[in-house]
Amino acid sequence: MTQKVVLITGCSSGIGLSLAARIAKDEKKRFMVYATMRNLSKGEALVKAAGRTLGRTLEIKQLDVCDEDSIRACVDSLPDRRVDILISNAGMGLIGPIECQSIGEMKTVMDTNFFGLVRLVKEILPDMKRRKRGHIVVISSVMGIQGILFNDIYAASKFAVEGFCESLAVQALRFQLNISLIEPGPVITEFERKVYEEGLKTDLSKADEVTADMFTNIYLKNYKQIFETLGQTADDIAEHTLKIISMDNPPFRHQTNTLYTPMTTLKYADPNGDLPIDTFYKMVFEHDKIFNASLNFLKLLRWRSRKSFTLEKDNNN
Ligand SMILES: NC(=O)C1=CN([C@@H]2O[C@H](COP(=O)(O)OP(=O)(O)OC[C@H]3O[C@@H](n4cnc5c(N)ncnc54)[C@H](OP(=O)(O)O)[C@@H]3O)[C@@H](O)[C@H]2O)C=CC1
Ligand SMILES: CC1=C(/C=C/C(C)=C/C=C/C(C)=C/C=O)C(C)(C)CCC1
Repeated sequence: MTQKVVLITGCSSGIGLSLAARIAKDEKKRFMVYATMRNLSKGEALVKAAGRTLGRTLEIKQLDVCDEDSIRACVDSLPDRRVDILISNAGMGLIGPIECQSIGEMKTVMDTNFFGLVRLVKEILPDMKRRKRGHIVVISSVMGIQGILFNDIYAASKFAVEGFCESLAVQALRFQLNISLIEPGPVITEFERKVYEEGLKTDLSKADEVTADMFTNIYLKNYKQIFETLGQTADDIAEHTLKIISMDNPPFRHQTNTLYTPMTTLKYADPNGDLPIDTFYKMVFEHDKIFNASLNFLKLLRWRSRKSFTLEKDNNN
C-alpha cells in the first residue's frame, strides 16, 4: 500500500496541530504528513505532539499562505511535488463593529482565510488534475454558511471560501478529485483567546453607544460562555477530518458540532432567509434569559457527562 501524502497548513497550534499529530499517528500508517507553519520557531508544541512519528510519518516544513513563493518552495521540496490530500487550515478571526476596524485589518483576514486557500489550490490543483487523484479539504466554519453578529468580515471570508469551493467542485469531479468543507462551530483553541483579547482591546470610540454596548455587553459577555457550552476540542475536529479523508466518497460539506446544527438548519428552513436572522435577534434581545438558561443547562450537562466519564475511568483503573 502506498502512503497518501497529506499537506496541512497552520500546524503551529490548534486544529492544524491536532490534525497533523492525529493523521501521522494513524494506526495503519496510511499517511505521510507534511505539517507546515509560517514560523518554524513555533514548532515546539507540534514536535511534542508528534512524538515518535516525527521523521517517520510526519515532517515539519515552512509555509506562509500569504506568500506564493513560500508555497511553491514547500511543494517543490516534496518528492515529485506530490500532494494527495491538501488540508487548508491556516486562518484567523476578527470580531467587532466594522466602524472600529481598518480596511487593512479586514484585508489581512481575507488574504489569509480566502486568498491563502486560493494560492494553495492554484499551486496544487494542476498536479492533482494531471494525476487524476486528490482531495482538497478546507477547514471552513459554520460561519461559512451563516453569519454571526460582529463577525462580519470573518464570516465574509468563510463565505468566500465556500463559494470558491462550491464552484470548483464541479470541475474537480471531471478529474475524479474531491473537495470537502469541514464546518466546525466554536472550537477551544488559540483562535478563541486571540479573538477575545483583541476584541477587548477594540477602540469603540468610532461606534455609536448602542453598537458599542451590544458588542461589549452582549457579544463579549456571552463569548466565553458560548465556547464553554458549545465548544469542541481541536482533537474532536481532527477525528472528524480523519474520517472524512478516509472515505471513498467524502461529502462536500461536513458539520462537526451536533449542538450547533439546529442553528445552521434554520438557514435551509426558510428560502427568504429571515428565519435565522429573526431567531438570532430574538435569542439575543428578547429571550436572552431563556438563551442564557439554555447555555447554563448545556454547561451542567457537559460537566455531569465529563464527571461520570472520569468516574468510569477511575473505576476501570
Ligand atoms: N477555533 C474556532 O472556533 C474555529 C476555527 N475555525 C477555523 O479553523 C482554522 C484553524 O484555527 P484554530 O486552530 O482554531 O486557530 P489557531 O489560532 O490555534 O491556529 C491558526 C493557525 O493558522 C496559522 N496561520 C495564520 N496565518 C497564517 C499564514 N499566513 N500562513 C500560515 N499559517 C498561518 C497560525 O500560525 P501562527 O501561530 O504563526 O499565527 C496557526 O498555526 C482556521 O481556518 C479557523 O478559521 C473554524 C471554526 C471554528
Ligand atoms: C450561538 C449564538 C451566538 C454566538 C455564536 C458564536 C460566538 C459562534 C462562534 C463560532 C466560531 C468562533 C466559529 C469559527 O469559525 C450569538 C450570536 C451570541 C447569539 C445567537 C446564538
